[in-house]
Amino acid sequence: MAPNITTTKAATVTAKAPKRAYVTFLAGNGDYVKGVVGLAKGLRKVNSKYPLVVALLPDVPEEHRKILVDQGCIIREIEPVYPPENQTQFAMAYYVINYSKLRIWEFVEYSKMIYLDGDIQVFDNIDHLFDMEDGYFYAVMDCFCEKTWSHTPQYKIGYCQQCPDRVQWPSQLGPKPPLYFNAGMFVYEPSLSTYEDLLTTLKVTPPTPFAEQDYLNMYFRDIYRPIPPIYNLVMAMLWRHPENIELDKAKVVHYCAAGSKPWRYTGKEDNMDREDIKTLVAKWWEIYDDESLDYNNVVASGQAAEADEDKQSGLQLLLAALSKAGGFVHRINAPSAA
Ligand SMILES: O=c1ccn([C@@H]2O[C@H](COP(=O)(O)OP(=O)(O)O)[C@@H](O)[C@H]2O)c(=O)[nH]1
Ligand SMILES: OC[C@H]1O[C@H](O[C@@H]2[C@@H](O)[C@H](O)[C@@H](O)[C@H](O)[C@@H]2O)[C@H](O)[C@@H](O)[C@H]1O
Ligand SMILES: [Mn+2]
Repeated sequence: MAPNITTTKAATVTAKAPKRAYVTFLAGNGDYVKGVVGLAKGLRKVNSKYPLVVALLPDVPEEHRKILVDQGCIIREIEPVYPPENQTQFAMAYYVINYSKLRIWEFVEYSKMIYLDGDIQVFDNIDHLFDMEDGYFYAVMDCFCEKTWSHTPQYKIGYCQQCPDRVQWPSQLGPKPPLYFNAGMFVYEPSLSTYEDLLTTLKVTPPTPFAEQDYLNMYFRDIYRPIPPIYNLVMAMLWRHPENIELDKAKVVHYCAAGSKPWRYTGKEDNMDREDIKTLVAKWWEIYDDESLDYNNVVASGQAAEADEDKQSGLQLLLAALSKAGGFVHRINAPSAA
């Protein structure tokens, strides 16, 4: 008895392409919105394929939200996340709101996201970072040499992971600190289980001076993979570890040093009168002020180009049809020979 073989049409399952996006965080009604506008325009200038999602707290005013939507951003309101009550001194008092960044793990409509602080600018396309191996947390190593680290043992003995041989880590202080990343830029995979666990674990984790940055370093320690400093040039590296960076190769610049936020730059704080800082601030303003990078102008010029293309192709079609009708075009153009 021949086996009853039924052939079924192979179901053509079109796997949905995994969605990817850049994401940033915005809180308050202050001037960080300028940072996010600059970031949106910078990503557009380098032709990023992916949109920019803005996770914003309820205190971001309607007017700022409209500015961001008009710049092509996808805005997502999030609830604040606060660490457990504690008397800790944050390196900067406002860091307490930065725990709210943890909400971006809930954006599971995206398979992979690149988080960028609002005080970051992207000067070269970094879309290729989305293709790095899944299952890891990618970020650039931070530097411990600024005063903001004066509360730590590594600062006190002059140890920095950027130059581990300059001052050896003394064994009496126990094991060397694990590699530590700057949380102003990272590549991660949203996941509800990770999101729930992040929030649950936070409830029993005493806050520390670098707030969510410390927390993320502790939480992702086993899957953290360092990526080169060209993907997050932490400003202090310019004067603390110039040997570790090549400024002209920096694809991402992080205006995190005190006084370096371009939209409030005065040049008065320590190191802010450096020529390289002035150049980086000017580069940021060049993008921010470039109206051709405004979303509405880009769309309009794209539509104009499309319309132009349509007009051209419409004309070509008409001419082709007419010429097929037997030189009619010729007769139109040339007075009758007869
Ligand atoms: O008033 C604020 C403070 C911070 N942020 C957001 O939180 C991020 C982290 O803060 P910041 O960059 O000032 O920290 P730094 O990198 O300078 O330590 C910022 O980039 C913004 O995206 C904000 O939107 N409003
Ligand atoms: O809430 C803590 C913040 O900690 C980090 O900023 C610091 C850190 O980089 C220090 O190493 C520098 O010395 C300092 O200037 C800088 O502000 C992140 O950039 C920011 O996104 C956020 O996580
Ligand atoms: Mn920052």
